[in-house]
Amino acid sequence: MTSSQRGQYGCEAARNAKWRTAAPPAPLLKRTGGAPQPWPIQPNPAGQVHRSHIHPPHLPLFHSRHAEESAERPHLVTIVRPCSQNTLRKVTVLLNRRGVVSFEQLLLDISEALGFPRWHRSRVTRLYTTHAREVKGVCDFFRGEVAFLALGRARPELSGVQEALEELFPDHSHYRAEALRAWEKRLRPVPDKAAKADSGYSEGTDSSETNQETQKDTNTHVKNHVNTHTHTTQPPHRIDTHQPENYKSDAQKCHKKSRKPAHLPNHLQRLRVRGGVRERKPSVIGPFKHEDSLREADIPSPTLCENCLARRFKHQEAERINPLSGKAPLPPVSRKQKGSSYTEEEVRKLDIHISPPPPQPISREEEKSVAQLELSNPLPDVEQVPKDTQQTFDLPSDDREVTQADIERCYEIGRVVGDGNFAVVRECCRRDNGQPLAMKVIERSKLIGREHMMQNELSLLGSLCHPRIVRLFAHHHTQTHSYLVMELVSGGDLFEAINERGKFSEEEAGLMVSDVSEALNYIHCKSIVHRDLKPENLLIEHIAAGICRLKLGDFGLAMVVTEPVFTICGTPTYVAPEILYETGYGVAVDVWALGVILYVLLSGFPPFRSRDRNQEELFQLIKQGQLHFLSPYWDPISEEAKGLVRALLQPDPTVRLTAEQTLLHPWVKAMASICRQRALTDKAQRNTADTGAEPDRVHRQAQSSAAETVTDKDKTPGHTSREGEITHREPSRQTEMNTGREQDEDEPLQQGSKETGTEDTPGQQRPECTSVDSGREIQDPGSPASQCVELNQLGDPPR
Ligand SMILES: Nc1ncnc2c1ncn2[C@@H]1O[C@H](COP(=O)(O)OP(=O)(O)OP(=O)(O)O)[C@@H](O)[C@H]1O
Repeated sequence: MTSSQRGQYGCEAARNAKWRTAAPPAPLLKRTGGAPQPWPIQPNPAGQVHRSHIHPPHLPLFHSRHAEESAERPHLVTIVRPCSQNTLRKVTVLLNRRGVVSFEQLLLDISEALGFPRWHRSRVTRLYTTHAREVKGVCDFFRGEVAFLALGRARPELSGVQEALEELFPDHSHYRAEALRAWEKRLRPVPDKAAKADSGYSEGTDSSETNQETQKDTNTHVKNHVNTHTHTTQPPHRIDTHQPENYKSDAQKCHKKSRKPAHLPNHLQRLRVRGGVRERKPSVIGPFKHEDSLREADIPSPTLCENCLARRFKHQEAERINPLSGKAPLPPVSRKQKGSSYTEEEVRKLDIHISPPPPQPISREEEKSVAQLELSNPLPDVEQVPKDTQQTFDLPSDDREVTQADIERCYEIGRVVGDGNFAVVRECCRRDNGQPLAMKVIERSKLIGREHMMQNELSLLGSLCHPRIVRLFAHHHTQTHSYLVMELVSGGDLFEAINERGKFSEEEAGLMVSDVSEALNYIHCKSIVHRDLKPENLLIEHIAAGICRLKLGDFGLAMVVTEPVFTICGTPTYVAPEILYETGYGVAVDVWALGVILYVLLSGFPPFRSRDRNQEELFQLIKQGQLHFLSPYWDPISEEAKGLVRALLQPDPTVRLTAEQTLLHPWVKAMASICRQRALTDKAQRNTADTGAEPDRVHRQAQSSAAETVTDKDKTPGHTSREGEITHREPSRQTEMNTGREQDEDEPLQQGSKETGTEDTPGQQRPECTSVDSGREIQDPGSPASQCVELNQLGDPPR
């Protein structure tokens, strides 16, 4: 599963809620301005206007009943999103209860208002009151609170929460301390319930605590309603001195007892204001500093580009907790050490079975396709599923429950390698043989009513066995969690890679297209449509220097298609026009998505993009299917590559290339060959280094064997491309490769004729790049150079 609008595992309507065309826009949730706003201006009792801070939620501007009953009456709510590196985003929104369609929609709207679009990994998925009580629904949200903390899937840092509270209540230290204590409780790991850590950060406060807190909040609300007008102008600890004792908060009672100022935990002290300067962790990455400095100046921060965000996440320390035992962090996943306490025999005794996989029957069609694939794309040393993953668990035919202890006895669970809406994926290894694996941990409570979707994924993915598709080896279920044991693909996902790199060379993109086509061809032969092909679902294996291969994962939306499907689902940027037209679709929708991915890989931004991230506008653009190769970004890209993009993004699915045709497309083959040559050269060089053989000879051998392979490949019969022009054109790169000439990575690619769309600006220069790591960010031609630009529907691409 993936980032944007990860909405699998739902009933037919809900599961397809990755995005929902049916959902009306949310006109009544308005951002008060284009960017996160400063605090609302409110008059103080003396009639002066000053920049007020948020009143603690137990001093509601609107009583809960009032808020619920006065649906028409909009009111302001401030929401703060603690981000990594102790930065914040905040927004004040005008809300009308009646305008909120659903809680899910509300979360998405808030997320977008905060600058995290709905498809974004860091989008808002949970809302909390300032006292760490999770907001569970629309009514809950409209109980009169005026400030909330918005969180994503990642577990928040307490320091981040503290920062948020400081932003909200700078003058109310006691109130802050009280709120912080509630957060401490919530975020505190509970060892015996450690499995919950997999799915988030709600384990610290048990339900009784939450209930008590809710009760306490409610009491406070009821009470404070009486004195609202008084309370709004005074700090909470002073107000409460006028309240009956039984309404006093814990912190205030504490304060009265000890007569000492509220105490912050030691590890938070460093974030407190000292000598007027707030201590901050230094920003690891240069370009992010602008956000901090803007914040210091109290200027609403601009939306960070996705590249920035992704890098920021990347630089966060890898989490190393054992979700099942809550024990000390595990070492990196490694093969079993001598003397390991669990043997295969011991593991066998458990309810979890270990045995070689049953032989997979291969149909004729598959045989043919596999033969073709082998002919067309035999990269050395990179095709094979590693030997030690070939021995797999039996997939149980029933859903027998195991215990967490069983899971722990069988697997050593390591760091998080990815997460989605419903799952956290961790490295793990089998204790009996040390085999490294990935374990997708799904909180079952999140699947209530959507269980059949997981079953669907299990049965489909479990039946597939292809080197370009992530293998599912086993699945286990405890009372609370499901564990999918999969092949570990260690290079991250393509989404992250695009964030890092911006865009890719034609060779790299060609190899990736080849890989995805292989996977698609394989599943399409089985009449399986993936329906959620996008960079987040393509996992990367690094094969040789500069060469990475992809594996397709996340079959949450996949289905067997025997007749036209009408269900609207997918992810907006990658959705095919026939899905939107609701005329019935089939496997060709995956090929369209591949076309979008290829476009993104080559240019760094998606082919169809709405200026204001307006979904309706995006869908209109997709339906119109007008493809533009925006200059100057596309100028260096070869005509062959553009031709393939056109053939994949063919609005008519009957004319669109198939996965098989894509695989056999000359440009794809040529690019894959170049990568093959590189891999061989790389291997030869490594061999040379190992054996001390004559470098030139080894290199020549590698090149000639690559050239032979290409010549053979080009004779591959059965290429029935629908785009004749492409089929018969000899890619110039291939000629280069056959002459044995090394293509320098940085060398400009073959100059194709310039095809500009209406929005092209003649003579436009590539904007200055912001260089960080590999540092190739394209600046928005229309925006000031200082502003970050988000790419590939990861933000604001070039218009
Ligand atoms: N086998 C694997 N090896 C390594 N990393 C993986 C593996 N499977 C998934 N991941 C990482 O975990 C992330 C989340 O996985 P996945 O998309 O399956 O979760 P999900 O909860 O199903 O997502 P969604 O929100 O789409 O429902 C992926 O984007 C990827 O980065």
